[in-house]
Amino acid sequence: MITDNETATSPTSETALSPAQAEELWNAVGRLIDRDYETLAPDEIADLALAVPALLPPDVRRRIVDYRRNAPNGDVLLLHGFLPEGITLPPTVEAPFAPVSGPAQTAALLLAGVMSLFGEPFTYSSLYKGRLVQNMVPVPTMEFTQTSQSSRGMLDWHVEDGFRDDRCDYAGLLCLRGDPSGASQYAQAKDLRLAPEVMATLRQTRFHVKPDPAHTLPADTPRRQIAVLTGSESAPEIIYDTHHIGPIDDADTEAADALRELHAGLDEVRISHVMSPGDLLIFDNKRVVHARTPFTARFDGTDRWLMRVMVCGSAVTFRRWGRRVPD
Ligand SMILES: O=C(O)CCC(=O)C(=O)O
Ligand SMILES: [Fe+2]
Repeated sequence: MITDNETATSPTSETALSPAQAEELWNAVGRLIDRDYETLAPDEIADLALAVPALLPPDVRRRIVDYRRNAPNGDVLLLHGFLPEGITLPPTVEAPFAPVSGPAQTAALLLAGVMSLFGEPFTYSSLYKGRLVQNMVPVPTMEFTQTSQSSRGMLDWHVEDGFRDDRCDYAGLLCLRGDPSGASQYAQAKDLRLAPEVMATLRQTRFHVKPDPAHTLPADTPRRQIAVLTGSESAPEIIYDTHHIGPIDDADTEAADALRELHAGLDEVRISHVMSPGDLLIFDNKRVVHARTPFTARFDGTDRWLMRVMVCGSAVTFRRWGRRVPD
C-alpha cells in the first residue's frame, strides 16, 4: 500500500485468509448455491448470504465485527485472500449489471455474505438495473465518465450516492481481476487538516448535490441541500463529490473556495491501494471519500473486475424502504 502522506498512518486494518481457509470458505459458499445464481431475486441472494458469516474463519469474523463496532484502525478495512488458488474465473463481464457465471457466482455470494455482517445488502432500482452485486468493470465508450464504467479517465473523489439521504453506510469491493494502474484511493474525513474557517464553512448547509450519472433518473430530480461535514470533530462524516456538488448560491465564493481546499486536503491524506484478486476493501461511506486512478482497458475479457455490494446498516431505514431495491 502507498501512503501519500506520512500523517495518514495506517487507517486501514489488514488481515488475510490462509490458502487453506480460503479454499474451505470458497467450497462451503459454493455449496450454498443450489441453483443458478442468476435466477435468484435480490431478497433470495440476501437470504442465502446470511449463511456466510458463520463460515468465515473466526479471527476474520472478529476483525470485521471490531471494525464495525469501533473501527480501531480506521474507517477502511482491507482483507486479503478471499479467492483460493487454482480457480479459473470467467472473462471479465462487459457491464455492471451483466450476469455472471461459474466461480464468479460464488464470489458474488461470498461478498454479499461478508457484507451482511454490516446490515442489509441493497441497491437502488435506478442504479445498474437494480442488480444487488454489481460488477465494477470498464465499459467501451465510457472511458472518461465519472462512474465505475470509466477507465482511461480518473474517477475523482466521491462518496457513493451523496445525492441521497439514504446512501449506503458501507460498501464492499471484492477484486476478481486486478490492474496495476487502476489504484483504489480513499481519504478519511477525520484525517483532514484544513484551516478552521474552511472547516466551519463546510459544516454549514451551503452546498447541494446533483444525482450521480450512474443512476437513470429524471432530469428534474431535485438537488439535495447539505453540509459537507457533519458530526463530531474526532469522527466527522462527509458528503463530497468532485463533479456533482457545488455551492447552493453561485455567488458564494467562500463555499466554492472551501470545496477547492477540501479537494486538495483529500489529496494530501489519500491512501492508494492496487487491488489484487481476492482483496476485499470495505469502507465507511459516511466517513470516507474514495476515487480510482486511470487505467487502460482492453475490452478482451482480461480487464480489471471488482464486485461491489452496498449495505444499509440501519434496520429503521431498511424498514422504511419496505424493499431491498428502493426507487
Ligand atoms: O473501481 C474502484 O476502485 C472504485 C469504483 C467506484 O468508486 C464506483 O464505482 O463508485
Ligand atoms: Fe464509488
